[in-house]
Amino acid sequence: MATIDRKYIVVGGGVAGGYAAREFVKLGLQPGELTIFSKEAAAPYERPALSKAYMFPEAAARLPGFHVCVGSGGERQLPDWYAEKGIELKLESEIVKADLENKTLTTDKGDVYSYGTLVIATGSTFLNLADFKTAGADAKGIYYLREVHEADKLVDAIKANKGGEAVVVGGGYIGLELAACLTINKIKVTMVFPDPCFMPRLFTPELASFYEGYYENKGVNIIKGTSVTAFEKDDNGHVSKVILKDGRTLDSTLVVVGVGAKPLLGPFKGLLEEEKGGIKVDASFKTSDPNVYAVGDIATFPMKMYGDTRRVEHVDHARKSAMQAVQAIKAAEKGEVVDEYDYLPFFYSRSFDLSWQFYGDNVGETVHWGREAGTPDSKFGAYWVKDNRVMGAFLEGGSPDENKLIAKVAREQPSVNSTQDLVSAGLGFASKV
Ligand SMILES: Cc1cc2nc3c(=O)[nH]c(=O)nc-3n(C[C@H](O)[C@H](O)[C@H](O)COP(=O)(O)OP(=O)(O)OC[C@H]3O[C@@H](n4cnc5c(N)ncnc54)[C@H](O)[C@@H]3O)c2cc1C
Ligand SMILES: NC(=O)c1ccc[n+]([C@@H]2O[C@H](COP(=O)([O-])OP(=O)(O)OC[C@H]3O[C@@H](n4cnc5c(N)ncnc54)[C@H](O)[C@@H]3O)[C@@H](O)[C@H]2O)c1
Ligand SMILES: O=C1O[C@H]([C@@H](O)CO)C(O)=C1O
Repeated sequence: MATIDRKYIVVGGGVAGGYAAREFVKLGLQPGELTIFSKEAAAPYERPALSKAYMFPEAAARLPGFHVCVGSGGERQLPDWYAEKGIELKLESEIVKADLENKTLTTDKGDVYSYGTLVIATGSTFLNLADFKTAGADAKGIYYLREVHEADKLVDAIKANKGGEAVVVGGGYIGLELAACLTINKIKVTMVFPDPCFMPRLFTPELASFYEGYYENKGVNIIKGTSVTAFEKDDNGHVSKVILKDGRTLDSTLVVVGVGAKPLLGPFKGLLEEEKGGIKVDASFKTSDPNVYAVGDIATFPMKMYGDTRRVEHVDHARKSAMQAVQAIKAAEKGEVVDEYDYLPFFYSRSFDLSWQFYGDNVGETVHWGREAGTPDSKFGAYWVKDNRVMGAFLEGGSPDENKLIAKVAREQPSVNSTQDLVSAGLGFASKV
């Protein structure tokens, strides 16, 4: 079969793939120059919606409502948008083989494409409980969430279990967001996770205690410090019981799992320099092969602000890294270079009536300000202070302008004389930076 030649190929039609397409168009793209491959059936969309508004009992978000780039206030790129721009968007098309020496890619249908420049944007995939050797992990009724087809299956399961019970395994982003979604769908939730508190990679015990109290008030039962060792199945192979390491057994026919993600290197595994589980890139997202870039969740990139390298599994970085890589590709064609990627980490979540944002680095001593945990009607937050400089800032319930203030703090890392000043000034400290 003849090889199909393309100037640019993007593998992965998720968040980074969609934002890369927009940046190529913005910087000048001729019809026929770009092909995007996605193993998903839907054109690139804003993945964060899947564990939030997609699960709502009423006025739920549905495609085509949240195709990129609406999540950052941009134009909504429907499949026609790609066609109009002369971009070939190959959906349900997985790249299964890569030959970087000959610059060719092979699809699951056996088509062979060659590229001038390749952008890898294959994202992450969820860890499966089978990876943790949990017995019975293959039972029916156990759900994971990454892509919209999985979200649709979960929506059906939620409808079938209205008024019933569910077990949520994991106390990270997915666990917290989906426990809330199940609860607002009138399903009684028990959360199980091995950590001592919610989201320990970011939350301090003080922050976690507010969110745990809030969830418990909504009727969520939280079981910490243990994990699932096995699932029991009924005669149809459907989950019926969840067995915990501490000996407890929970009856449940619906289980939702969010126990972390891993970068999806797929056919690129072992072909490029790797670091921290991802594909190693420079400050313009170029890999160890000068014709290949990697962006989004799979890229391990230099974090200029902190002088180390990181892999970030969040949407803001997926968008910005894609834009940076395309700018670098276009600049290189003119013999120019772009400024180094200078990323300020930004994480956020929303559940129930809660909404928090975090910017910067959660290192050093944490200083909490605002109302005592459990009083629901005023703002609160935290600053992370290291070597007398504020490195990170967290805010619950901030307005857009207030969130900008804490972002500025994390970017500028102002010095502080006493952490006590931060406690009393609270958000007022940020407004003076
Ligand atoms: C349910 C959910 C909610 C989230 N909510 C938030 C949030 O609120 N805030 C936040 O900051 N982050 C959130 N994230 C994380 C964020 O969505 C990711 O960091 C972001 O999507 C990463 O973008 P990406 O393009 O690297 O990967 P993805 O968006 O995952 O896209 C990768 C795409 O590549 C495709 N692909 C993979 N391999 C191949 C192959 N070999 N051939 C063809 N196609 C391939 C995949 O099918 C997928 O379509 C959430 C993630 C999930 C799963
Ligand atoms: N708001 C957001 O930014 C957001 C929302 C949803 C998903 N995501 C992304 O999606 C991906 C998956 O999210 P996630 O919540 O699964 O990952 P996560 O890393 O946030 O949380 C995983 C949780 O599972 C727990 N865990 C680990 N092993 C376990 C086990 N055997 N049994 C029970 N619990 C166990 C961990 O302690 C942790 O609390 C991540 O990349 C995440 O960044 C982000
Ligand atoms: O960044 C995001 O994009 C989606 C949604 O805004 C798209 O409509 C969502 O829920 C986010 O948090």
